[in-house]
Amino acid sequence: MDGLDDVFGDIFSGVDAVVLFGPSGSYYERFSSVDELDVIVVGTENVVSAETFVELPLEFEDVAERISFGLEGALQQDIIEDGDVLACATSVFSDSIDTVSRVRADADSKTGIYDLFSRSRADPEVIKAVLELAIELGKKGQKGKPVGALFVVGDAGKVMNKSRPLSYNPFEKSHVHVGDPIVSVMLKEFSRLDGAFVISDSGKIVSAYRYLEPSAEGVDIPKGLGARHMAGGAITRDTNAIAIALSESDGMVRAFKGGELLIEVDPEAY
Ligand SMILES: Nc1ncnc2c1ncn2[C@@H]1O[C@H](COP(=O)(O)OP(=O)(O)OP(=O)(O)O)[C@@H](O)[C@H]1O
Ligand SMILES: [Mn+2]
Repeated sequence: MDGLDDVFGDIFSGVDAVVLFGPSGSYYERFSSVDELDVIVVGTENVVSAETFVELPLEFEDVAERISFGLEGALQQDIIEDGDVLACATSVFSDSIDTVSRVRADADSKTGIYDLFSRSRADPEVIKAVLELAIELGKKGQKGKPVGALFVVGDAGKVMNKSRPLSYNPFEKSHVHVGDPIVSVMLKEFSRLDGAFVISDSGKIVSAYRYLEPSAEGVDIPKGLGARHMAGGAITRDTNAIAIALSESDGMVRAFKGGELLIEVDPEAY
């Protein structure tokens, strides 16, 4: 099998570190005894008590997403550097590690998604569900026409204090959660109407039709975006919420946090 080592050896020759995604304890042990090898563990929990650990807020099904996200987190925590070459080992077909990818860390390909998920008040699952709803809404529109929408996620009490109702709140007495199957239908229906949706840290839809009145001071969002995006951006500076906006005019989904635009995705690309 010498021949195979020669060929596949290229995958891990000269790597700066090995990144193990969700390894078992014994698997991790085998790596930590290799001389002068930097080992980074990535996972939702540090079950192997790794010295160097990057937390994933979600179990990403898509392997490329899982790896990109893990490396973005490692870059963020200064565990790796731009240009580092990593051997990323993860499971694809089984519960144990069965695949190795050679990946170069690229600080420019930073999506901002790590900040959005990992350091927010709201549950990462809730943020993911709302992001997916906005993308789905952007793809399909309402009866073929483009629709706009604004979702404010987390810190709902404070968000309610900094906003007022534009109309009766259809969620007033309900206990609807963003994960419920009925939600995507309801939100599509209500997104034709004005204002923002307010969602709690745990994903309860607190209100629709909220007119946000945050102070826009110190908000730095790109010129050319209108009132919906300004209000969405500004509320995330005034509170610990994040905001996800679907633009009716250019069809893009944008996420804001701390008064800044973090990510911009084209629903058509998904
Ligand atoms: N302060 C606000 N709070 C909640 N919703 C708002 C606020 N301001 C505007 N909106 C909503 O955004 C809609 C679109 O407004 P506007 O065109 O100014 O925003 P925009 O940022 O250009 O968004 P789009 O890209 O979708 O056009 C309004 O009809 C209203 O429903
Ligand atoms: Mn507009």
